Amino acid sequence: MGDRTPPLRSGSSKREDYIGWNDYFMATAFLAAKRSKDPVTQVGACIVNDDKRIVGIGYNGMPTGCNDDIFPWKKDNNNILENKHLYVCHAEMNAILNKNTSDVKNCTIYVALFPCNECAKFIIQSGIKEIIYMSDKHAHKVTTIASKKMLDAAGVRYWQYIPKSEKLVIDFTKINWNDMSQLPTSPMKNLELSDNE
Ligand SMILES: O=c1ccn([C@H]2C[C@H](O)[C@@H](COP(=O)(O)O)O2)c(=O)[nH]1
Ligand SMILES: [Zn+2]
Repeated sequence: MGDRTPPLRSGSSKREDYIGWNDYFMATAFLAAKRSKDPVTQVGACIVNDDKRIVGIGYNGMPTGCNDDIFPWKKDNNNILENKHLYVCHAEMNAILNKNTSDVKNCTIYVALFPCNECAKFIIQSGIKEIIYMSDKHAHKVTTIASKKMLDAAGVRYWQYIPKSEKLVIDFTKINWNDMSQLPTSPMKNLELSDNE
């Protein structure tokens, strides 16, 4: 009997083009990256547990109390102390420190960029067991080679995420569209509330 039950899909009017979990969590990491003040590289990270719950989000930025209008964002200043790399907290580290659970053991971290060696140490020590990354553009650098060496030794899995489509657009006006016509129901003037209102 049970085998003959038609699949729910045939009778339901469920949306079919919703995003999958991997797109959802990777997009969350990319959205977090948009908070970064780094003018060159914006990185976001999103930590997810076995129940598909987000338990930590982070992006690269200056440490708390270190004014990001004063601390340097340059990377090629002759004065080493005036380069960002000495100061910036990496996205992965921030995501781990921002966790909203007691620990992130056995979790998966979604990251825009393959984690550097310093982040690999944080990932390993925090008990994260899987890394899903988008870009490995620094694969040739010693920081990435060292990172992979440690992750391999510690048994942390990592794999590159290839999204089905290159872009995922967020349109704030869509909530005002009619289901049928897909046209805006009201002019933009209704949406002119500013962020701090
Ligand atoms: O694992 C990583 C590696 C780097 N970041 C951050 C740190 C910096 O803000 C930028 C890298 O700057 P470049 O100008 O590309 O050298 O990315 C990170 O968050 N996580
Ligand atoms: Zn790092």
